[in-house]
Amino acid sequence: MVHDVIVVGAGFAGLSAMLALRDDGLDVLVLEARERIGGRVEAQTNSLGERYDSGGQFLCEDMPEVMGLARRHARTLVSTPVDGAFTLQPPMPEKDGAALWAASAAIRDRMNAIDPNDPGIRCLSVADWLARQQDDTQAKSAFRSTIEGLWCQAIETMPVWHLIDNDRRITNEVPELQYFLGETMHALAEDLVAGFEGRIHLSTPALEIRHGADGVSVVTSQGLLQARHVIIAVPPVMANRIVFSPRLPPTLTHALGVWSSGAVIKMRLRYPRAFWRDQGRNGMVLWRDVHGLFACDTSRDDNHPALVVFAGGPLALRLRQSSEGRMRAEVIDRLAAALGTEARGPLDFAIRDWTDDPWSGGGYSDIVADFSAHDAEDVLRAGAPPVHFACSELSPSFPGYIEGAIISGRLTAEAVLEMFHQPVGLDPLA
Ligand SMILES: Cc1cc2nc3c(=O)[nH]c(=O)nc-3n(C[C@H](O)[C@H](O)[C@H](O)COP(=O)(O)OP(=O)(O)OC[C@H]3O[C@@H](n4cnc5c(N)ncnc54)[C@H](O)[C@@H]3O)c2cc1C
Repeated sequence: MVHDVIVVGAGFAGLSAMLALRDDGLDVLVLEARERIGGRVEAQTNSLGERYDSGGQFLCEDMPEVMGLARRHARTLVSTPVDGAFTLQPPMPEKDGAALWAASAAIRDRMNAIDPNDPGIRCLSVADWLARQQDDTQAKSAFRSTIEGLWCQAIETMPVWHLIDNDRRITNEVPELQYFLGETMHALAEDLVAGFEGRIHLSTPALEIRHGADGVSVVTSQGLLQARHVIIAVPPVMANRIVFSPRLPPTLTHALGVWSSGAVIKMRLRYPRAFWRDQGRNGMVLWRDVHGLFACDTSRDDNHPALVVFAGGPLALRLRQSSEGRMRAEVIDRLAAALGTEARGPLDFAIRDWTDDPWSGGGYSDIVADFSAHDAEDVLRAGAPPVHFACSELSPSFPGYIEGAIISGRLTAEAVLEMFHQPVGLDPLA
C-alpha cells in the first residue's frame, strides 16, 4: 500500500502536519520512535500518583496556535503563580536586583538590534561578542545566565548571528511562563490524536528513507512502508541520524549536520504547602552564582504546591556527571538557601534529564553550531521533495517552542498539499 504522506515523528510538529494533511483528505501515516506521542512534550506520574509535565509545559497569550488548541480542546489554563517577590540568590537589595536585571535585558536588546547578517559578527560567538561589551561583570554574568538558561548551550559555542536571528522570532510581550495546563500539555497532544490512533505507529523509528521520483520507502524495524511524500518531523540532530538513500543533495546533507542539541534537566518538587508564599515570595528564583539555573512555582492549585527547577547548558552537563543523589542534594541546598529550610521536605522530587535523550538529543531545542551555516534553516525548509522537513527549530515564529512546532508542521504540510493540488503533469510525483 502506498500512503499519500508518511510523517516521521509524533511531536507537535508531526501532529500538526498530520492534522493539516488529514483535513485535506490525504491518507497519512505517522511513525513515532517512542512508545508515546508528544516528543519533547511529555508527562510523567509522580510518587503521589499525579501527572505533571516533565517536558514542554508553558504557553502564553502571544502564542496563538497553542493557545487556540488549548481553548478548542477546553483544557484548563492555569496562571503561573507570580504574585510576590522574585528571589535573587545570593540575595541583593531589591533596587540593585532590579537594576541588574535591567542591565542584563539591555545587553540582550543591544545584541538583538544588530543585523544578523552584519559581516562584523559573522565569526563571533555570543561569548566573543559579550567580551567586547563595556558592561559591568555582574550584568554580563546575568546575561550569560539568561542565555544559557534559555538556549541550554554554552555561549562560547553559539554563533551570535544565530542567537540574534532566533531571539528576534520570539516575540511575546507577555511572559512566556504566563500559563500552563491543569491537565498537562501532554494531555493536549493526546487531544490532537484522538480518533487517529490507528494512523500512528508507536515504537517504530524510521531508520532509512529511500527516495526517488516515484515517492519514498521508509525502512523501519517493523518493515518497509511506502508513500508519495515523507515529512521528517524530528529535531535536526535526530534527522541527521536517519540514513537517506541515495544521499540527499550536498547542501541539504550539510544543513542537517550543522546543529547541536541543548542540554537541559527539568526537576519538579512537590511540597505539602507553598511555604515560599509565607515570606511574600512567588517561588521564582534566579541564581547569580551559577549560570542557567532557574526555579518557578507550578502549583496547579492550593492543594498541589510545586516548584520546577530548570538547569540548562553547561550546568546541566555538570550536574549529570554527579550521582542523582548529589544532584538532588545540590538543588535542595540551593532552594533551602533561597526560600527557607522547608525546601528540604518535598513530598516528591522528580528529575527528567533530557541531556542526550535518545530521540530528541536534548532540549529545549537544537541550535546551529556552525558559524558559517547561515542558510541551514532555509535549505531544510525547502527540503528535497519528496523528502520534507518540519520541527520547531525551523519555525519562522517561536523557534524552540511548542508554538513553533505547530507552525512548522502546518507550513510543511501546506507545501506538500500544494504539490498534491498541482495539475497533473506539474507534480513531479504524479
Ligand atoms: C524540558 C523541556 C521543557 C520545555 N519547556 C517548554 C515550554 O514550557 N514551552 C514551550 O513552548 N516549549 C518548551 N519546550 C520546547 C518544546 O517542547 C519543543 O520545542 C517542541 O515540543 C518540539 O516539537 P517538535 O515536534 O518540533 O519536536 P519533538 O517534540 O522532539 O518531536 C519529534 C518526535 O520525533 C520522534 N523521533 C525522533 N527520531 C525519530 C525517528 N528516527 N523515527 C521516528 N520518530 C522519531 C521523537 O521521539 C519525537 O516524538 C521544552 C522542551 C524541553 C525538553
